[in-house]
Amino acid sequence: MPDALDVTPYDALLLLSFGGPEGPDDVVPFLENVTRGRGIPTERLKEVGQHYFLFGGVSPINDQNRALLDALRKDFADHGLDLPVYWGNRNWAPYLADTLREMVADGRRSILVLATSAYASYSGCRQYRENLADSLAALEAEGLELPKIDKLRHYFNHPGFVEPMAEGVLRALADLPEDVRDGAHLAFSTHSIPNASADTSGPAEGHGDGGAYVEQHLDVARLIADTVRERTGVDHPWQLVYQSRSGAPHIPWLEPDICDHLEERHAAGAPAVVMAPIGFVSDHMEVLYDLDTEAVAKADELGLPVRRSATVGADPRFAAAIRDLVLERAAVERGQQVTPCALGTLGASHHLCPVGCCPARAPRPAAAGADSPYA
Ligand SMILES: CC1=C(CCC(=O)O)c2cc3nc(cc4[nH]c(cc5[nH]c(cc1n2)c(C)c5CCC(=O)O)c(CCC(=O)O)c4C)C(CCC(=O)O)=C3C
Ligand SMILES: [Fe+2]
Repeated sequence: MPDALDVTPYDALLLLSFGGPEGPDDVVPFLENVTRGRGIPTERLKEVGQHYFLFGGVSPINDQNRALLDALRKDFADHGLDLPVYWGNRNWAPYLADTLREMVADGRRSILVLATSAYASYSGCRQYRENLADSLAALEAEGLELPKIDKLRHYFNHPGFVEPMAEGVLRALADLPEDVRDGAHLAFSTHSIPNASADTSGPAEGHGDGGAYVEQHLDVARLIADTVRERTGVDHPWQLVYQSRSGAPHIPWLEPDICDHLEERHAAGAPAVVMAPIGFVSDHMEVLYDLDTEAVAKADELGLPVRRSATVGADPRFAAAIRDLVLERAAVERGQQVTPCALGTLGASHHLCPVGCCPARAPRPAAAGADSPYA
């Protein structure tokens, strides 16, 4: 009989995140790390630096990852799952390469990666895989024996991700004044990305018209809107909108921007809006500044009541979902039949990114995919 807690062939889980500054002196070096070779206008960088300085130069993302680590360790321990959990970031300490070095020193040979990004896109998936390849190259240059690295499938449609967000939207609605509640519009918000990278997101056969990125977000938005209708009996109008655009103005990015959307909804007579940041795993700077500061200021100026719903953060249901995904993937790697858990219309996403998935403009080695130069 298969052991329900068998994580073979894996011997560790690596929480891989974006990273963020932890004080004023970290802000500029952090932004330099993020934007190295990415051609982001200096004006935008100065502006984004100000967002961080407004919060004392501290991004909440690192503490949110510490809380997620605790939640994962607690969930694993409570369920008898014996799998150590490590943490590394792409753009700030603890740096990914340092964590991998530590994992190798601890004798970890087969590592499963959980990225704090739930959807397909270059920025949300392949760039994480490129950073894994960069770190493996650094370890290889040091003569270290390289561990095998796999990445968990996209979890946007796992009930442990969707259900806490749906509940968050219900709470945000309940928090609105009663006279505007039933008429409230739902604005599901995610990070804007260039149209060109949206169109090529996901496996090559699905490229075009926003690709997997938009399709996956629409599926989650629909699921949450359906749950809200089932639980309240009210059919709230909804739309997928975007935030945190950077890049040069002449390059098209996904629209509408949340602030333009608030203006447009207000003009169209919407009595209130709930902003649901379904594109993000925790309340990091994109949420605290772009929604809670900037979009709320816009809404106040319009006299439009708004509420922002919660991200999953360290919700125990999200930690349980990760346990489910780890056990699922381990079984798949052992060649066992599994029924992957997924809501919505798209089904569970691939375990291994195929060649051509979320391509970069300038091709670079990426680990943990079919085109990985590493085993
Ligand atoms: C899809 C996506 C996610 C969601 C998936 C995921 O979570 O990975 C995400 C998350 C995040 N983005 C973050 C921060 C930044 N992103 C930037 C720039 C960019 N993001 C992009 C996309 C995404 N970004 C893109 C297309 C760019 C343009 C340049 C480039 O292609 O690189 C810049 C540079 C300045 C600017 O342009 O804003 C910063 C500082 C933080 C940390 C927040 C904190 O500190 O709390 C987090 C979680
Ligand atoms: Fe970003």
